[in-house]
Amino acid sequence: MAPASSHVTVKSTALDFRHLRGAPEEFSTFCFNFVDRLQVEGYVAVENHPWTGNKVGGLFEISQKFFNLPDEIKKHAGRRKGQEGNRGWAYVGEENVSAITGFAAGVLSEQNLEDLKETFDMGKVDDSELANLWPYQADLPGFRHLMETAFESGHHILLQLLRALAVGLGLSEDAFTKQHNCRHHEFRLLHYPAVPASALKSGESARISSHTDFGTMSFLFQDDVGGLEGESLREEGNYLPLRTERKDVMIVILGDMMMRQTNGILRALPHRVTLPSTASINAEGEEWAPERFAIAFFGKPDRDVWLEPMQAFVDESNPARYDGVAAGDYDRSKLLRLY
Ligand SMILES: O=C(O)CCC(=O)C(=O)O
Ligand SMILES: [Fe+2]
Repeated sequence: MAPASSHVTVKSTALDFRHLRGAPEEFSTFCFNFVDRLQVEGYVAVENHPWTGNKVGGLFEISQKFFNLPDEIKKHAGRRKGQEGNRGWAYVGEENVSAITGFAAGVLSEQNLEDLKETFDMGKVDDSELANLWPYQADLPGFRHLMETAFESGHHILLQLLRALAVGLGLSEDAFTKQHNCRHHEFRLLHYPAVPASALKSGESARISSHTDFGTMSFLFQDDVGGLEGESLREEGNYLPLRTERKDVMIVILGDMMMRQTNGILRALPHRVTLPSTASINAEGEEWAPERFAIAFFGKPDRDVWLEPMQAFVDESNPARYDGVAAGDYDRSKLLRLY
């Protein structure tokens, strides 16, 4: 299906979030470029969004403080055994993403790699199905407040980008936003400790193995260490670096639930974190990857939303490629493989 406003020129730099509130021409140019980049490159960089500058800076700062706490203290927020969702702190090696490599395509990988990362996940504040887990307030004052505030504003950023996506695809403005009322998203801090390069080359461990995100739309922030790569949509198996000039430039990618609803017109981007080019040789002559921090917001529809290819993307020559499934069931079935 042809995106709306196909006369607009595509720019190659980051898109300017302020255009979503700009004149109608700016708004439609943003929507067109947003869809075009996602279709052609599989990702799009966005700047001048509400987290620009201090907000992202503050999140990286508190993330560093959290992960620097001793494991004994982080354990207060440790994920619980049998927990059906991502909440709290997961230690290095607890969540292993190679278990879901190929999940969306229905071809699971045989590989069983240990992830050399630790994470902290939270969801909506009053989720009766899945409670958030926090360290003691005295151990990291302000952490919970900052995370909860960012989660709420992340929800609103997501809604604006989902609206732009719908408009860019020629759908009604609320086609996706109306599926995202309950805030069933996840907000994640990631820390990849410094490791010898040999660990990432051994075939036994990875920073994070190739995967697609589960939900509709994710946004990512990273420090300047590097190593994040996305699979080229033109050449299977060819991974290209996803770089940002500054920590507060947001990389937007799509997840499985958007791919299913658009009948594959928009693809969920396979991505991974590998040995960065910033790896260096230490005094003992060993190559080391420096520690890396990243932040991710995973937008997910309400758990009871029925996901199936939308009418606009299905016709005789493009039959539905995906069965219908409830968002919550899809999410759970993929998530349970991770731990
Ligand atoms: O560390 C990153 O930049 C990406 C993390 C990621 O892809 C994930 O947690 O799903
Ligand atoms: Fe991811």
